[in-house]
Amino acid sequence: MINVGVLGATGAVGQRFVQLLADHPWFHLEALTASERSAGKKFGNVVNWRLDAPFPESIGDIAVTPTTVESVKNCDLVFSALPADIATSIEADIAAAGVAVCSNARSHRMDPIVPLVVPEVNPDHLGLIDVQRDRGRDGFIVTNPNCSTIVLVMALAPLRSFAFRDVRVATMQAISGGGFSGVSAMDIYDNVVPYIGSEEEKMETETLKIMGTFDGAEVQDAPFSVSASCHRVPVVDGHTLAVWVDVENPVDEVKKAYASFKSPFSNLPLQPAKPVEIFDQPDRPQPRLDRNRGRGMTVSVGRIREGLRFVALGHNTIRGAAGASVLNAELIYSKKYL
Ligand SMILES: NC(=O)C1=CN([C@@H]2O[C@H](COP(=O)(O)OP(=O)(O)OC[C@H]3O[C@@H](n4cnc5c(N)ncnc54)[C@H](OP(=O)(O)O)[C@@H]3O)[C@@H](O)[C@H]2O)C=CC1
Ligand SMILES: N[C@@H](CC(=O)OP(=O)(O)O)C(=O)O
Repeated sequence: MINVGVLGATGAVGQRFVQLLADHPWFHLEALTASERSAGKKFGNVVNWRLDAPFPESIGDIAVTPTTVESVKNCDLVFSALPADIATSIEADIAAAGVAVCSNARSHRMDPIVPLVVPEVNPDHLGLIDVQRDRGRDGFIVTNPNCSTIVLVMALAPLRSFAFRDVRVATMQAISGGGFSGVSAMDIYDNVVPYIGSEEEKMETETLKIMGTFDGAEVQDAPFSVSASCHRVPVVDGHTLAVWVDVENPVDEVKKAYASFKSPFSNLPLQPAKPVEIFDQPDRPQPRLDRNRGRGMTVSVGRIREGLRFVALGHNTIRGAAGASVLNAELIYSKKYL
């Protein structure tokens, strides 16, 4: 078993990590960290468990520690669910101390030597781990994308052979994306908020890095543009995207491309049977009905129309955050980087 820790274990994403790791076949939960407010208490006493899954009782007695290099010294790998302003330096310090870091935070995603990985889309970008090692890092940092970006990338990857140049996307994002204390009820009830700070910029840049080409030394951005408009809607979990792509091929051809899209792996514990699931019903996908497909790891695509226009949906704290990071760690382990 690989000893793992979760940084920011009490938060919205941290709890998802704990849920996914409690019974993991390869990873043993060794350390749970949070802020000084929570440190020193048993996880079961300090966490306000808010997931739609039972609390894993076997984890309840683990003592929460402060988020320091010392706290994770017995870990081979840590998962980071820290706020970005905290993550920047502590993730680098932990990697420098020889521990692998799989991070959800945006801090290092666009660093040219840090892989921004989605296993089904750009597993080869993990080669940047060797670049980090060549630069003297004992451990390494691997990141997963923003929660809306990953839904877009999973929906675009099957269309790669159509050589599109222009992607436009409008998002309808769940309130859990803002963290437990991120969006107030007064702001979101009976409302839509047409602004999520930096979200559009992240979708427009991260997508190009993930779908770019890696030559063994660096990643060249993909040769298309993304234009995004992001909106917060009163949904608890699940980000929905309306997408327009300049693909002129008939809808049947596009559906065939989706139907034949497979993961390049078959041995990763958290990978879904279908990375992308297609709907023909005119009113699907919907967040309440479809976000938990493939244990929250499947991206659903529907309303595929000429043009090309479609709707994509993914679970933002599972496929969009903790699940994405755990799947990256499984890939890293299976590729013997640990
Ligand atoms: N929610 C989502 O859908 C997504 C979130 N992310 C990213 O994941 C990260 C976590 O987000 P989320 O879980 O929503 O945030 P939350 O606010 O829900 O949780 C934050 C966590 O970090 C801890 N923390 C806060 N301040 C400090 C500090 N000064 N030192 C150490 N630990 C601290 C908190 O501990 P305590 O309980 O003690 O305060 C808590 O465990 C962010 O970077 C976010 O941008 C990425 C993709 C999707
Ligand atoms: N901004 C996203 C969640 C998030 O934290 O994204 P990022 O990890 O890119 O900062 C949302 O609100 O839905």
